[in-house]
Amino acid sequence: MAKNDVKLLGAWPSPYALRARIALNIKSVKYEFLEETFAPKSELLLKSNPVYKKIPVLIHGDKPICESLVIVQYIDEAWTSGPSILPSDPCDRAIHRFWAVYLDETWFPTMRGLLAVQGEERKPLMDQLSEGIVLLEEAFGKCSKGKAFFGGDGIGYLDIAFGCFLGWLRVAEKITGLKLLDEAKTPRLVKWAESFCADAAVKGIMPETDKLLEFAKVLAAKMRGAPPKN
Ligand SMILES: N[C@@H](CCC(=O)N[C@@H](CS)C(=O)NCC(=O)O)C(=O)O
Repeated sequence: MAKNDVKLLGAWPSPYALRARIALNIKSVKYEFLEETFAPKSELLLKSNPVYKKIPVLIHGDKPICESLVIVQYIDEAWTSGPSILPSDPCDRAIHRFWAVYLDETWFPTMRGLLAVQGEERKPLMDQLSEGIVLLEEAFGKCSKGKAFFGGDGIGYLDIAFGCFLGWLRVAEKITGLKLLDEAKTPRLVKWAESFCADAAVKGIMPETDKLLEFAKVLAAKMRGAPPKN
């Protein structure tokens, strides 16, 4: 298999697969997207990610790379001719990585938790998510230094790590009728989200909110062991 043969094993609703797709687009790398259906998990997935058996997996030539944030860093290092994704300054890099870990270990798991509960039980989770967004608004002020993105003039590592969740954030807002990004509390992130979704590397691959909402309803019903409900 040729070294420039690039495949991405992913799934359309996956925010993690979206990270890899955005990074590949930033670097203008052509790749084949292989949709994993998980029913059952494909041989290719089991062989490529035997530890976690999860998507995304980037297959570069015959080498599988697993874990979305590792994949984004790999793409940045393997295709140096395109714009840099990680900041050049070690301290800025550390800050981007810090927030990416916060998003994956704290913020998004809370959002996933929304699907497992109903009604009033969702409010405290939305409050926690909202507090996290306010922290990210402050972080944006420090990282962006007045520019459009966490990464400055262009989409960087933290933009990808956070921006991949925007579809799911909209779904959470629709499900609960509560706002997470709003002009009053998070004006800079409202603008950032618009710029992010309009960027050439993102436009066209961000899942539609309504389609994601239907998917979320089925997933939520499965998590609660009940038939899907509006
Ligand atoms: N930490 C992983 C998370 C990947 C992940 O959770 N992938 C989900 C789809 S969004 C998956 O493959 N789930 C299948 C499973 O859990 O068996 C990453 O960043 O790549």
